[in-house]
Formats: sequence, C-alpha cells, structure tokens
Amino acid sequence: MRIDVVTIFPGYLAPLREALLGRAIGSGLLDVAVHDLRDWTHDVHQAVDDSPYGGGPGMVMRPQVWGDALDAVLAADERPARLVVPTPAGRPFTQADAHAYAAEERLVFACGRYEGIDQRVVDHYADALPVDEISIGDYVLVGGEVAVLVVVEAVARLLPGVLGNPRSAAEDSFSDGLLEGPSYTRPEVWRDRPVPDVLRSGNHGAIARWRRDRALERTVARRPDLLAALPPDALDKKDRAL
Ligand SMILES: NC(=O)c1ccno1
Repeated sequence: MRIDVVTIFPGYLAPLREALLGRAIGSGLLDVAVHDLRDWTHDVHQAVDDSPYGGGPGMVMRPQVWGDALDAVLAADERPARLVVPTPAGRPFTQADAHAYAAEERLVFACGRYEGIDQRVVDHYADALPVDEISIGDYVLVGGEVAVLVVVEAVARLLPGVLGNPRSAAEDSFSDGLLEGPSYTRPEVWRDRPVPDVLRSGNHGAIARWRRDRALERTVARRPDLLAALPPDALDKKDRAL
C-alpha cells in the first residue's frame, strides 16, 4: 500500500516512521510519502489560505494550491487512490473503515488547517475518485495531521505481516461488534489484586465464556450503541442470559 499525506506541517507526520509503522515501511509493506503543500505555492509569502466568502471567523485553504498539489501527488503513481480528508464535519471513522482502507492500493490524505479546505476541492476530486471526509471523534483539532496519524496506524496494523501475531487484529475490540474485555498478565497477585481464577484454570471453554461475558458487560456499560447495532443473531442464549 502507498500512503501520501499533503500538509503544511510535514514534521507532524514524523511519528509515521517510528516503531511498528517504521518497521512496516522498512520492510516494504507500506510506502509513505509526505508532501509540503507550500511546495505548490508561487508567491513570496507561500500563502495557502484566504478569508472566507460570506464572512465569518478564520481562514479557508485556497483551492488553487490544493488542486495543484493533489493533481501532482495523484499523478505520481498509477495505482487507484482514495482521497481521505479528516474534518470534524466528517462521518465517523470506524474499525470497519480501517478494514476497508487496508484493502486499498493507495490512500491520499489531505490535511486541512484553519477553517478547512475550500469545499470545491472535495467536490472536484469526488468526480474522479472516491473521496471520504471522515472524523476521528466529536472534537475539533487544530488540523488534520493528528487524525491522519490515528487513521494510518489503525489501517497499517491490519496489513498482512505488520502485526507479529495476526490473531491480535482478529480479536480486537469491535472485531465482533463488542469492546474487548480486560486483560491480565504476571504476577498472579499485584497489590492484593489477584488475576481472575478462571484465566489460570486451563479450561478454554470457561475462559472463552468469561471473556465474552466481560466484553458484553463492558460494551453495555460504555457503548450501548454498539450493542444496538449488532445483527439480531449476534448474541446467543448465554449472551442474553448475562
Ligand atoms: N475530529 C476530527 O477528525 C478532526 C479533524 C480535524 N479536526 O478535527
């Protein structure tokens, strides 16, 4: 997979080259290119924004600069791309989206700043390729860069060969529609808090049941919306008896 990121702060994306993602890049599982939007400005001030039509606070990012940048970045590789624009006004980015993006050959991320990118940029490219305006949560960041780090990590860890144990991704929170339950490791007792006996019983059936029950409890308590979204046959009799 190739990932391109267009931003006015390339340094914000430096963490992409650390740890797990850095190893994925190093092993050729992931190809990441970060581009400075200002490289496509032509004035001495390298202006990327202007005041909004209709008035209002803040500045809007200029379509000309974004058009020149995205034309050049998209033309740099013949693989089909999906353009992803993080914005607080986007639809929620979910684990299902992470799986869908992991199947893409190429993702191009446009990092907006200020009050965002002139809407005509999204409208223009939506005529030529898939374009997603996505949000990583109901809060406003200063720009799209941090959201890109979140999305790229959520996607890259799903690529075959990136995680040491592929079962990790298969047993993630949300993989079965529920939140993951609690995890424990050594020592058996820590500050007078013991590991639940069932986890040391060696009874795999009882352990699986216990884990499912804890996942259901946690989902009911923290994310009842996920439970409501489950397909009718997702919960068995034992689940419902909880
Ligand atoms: N909530 C978000 O995804 C976001 C992106 C940029 N600013 O906020």
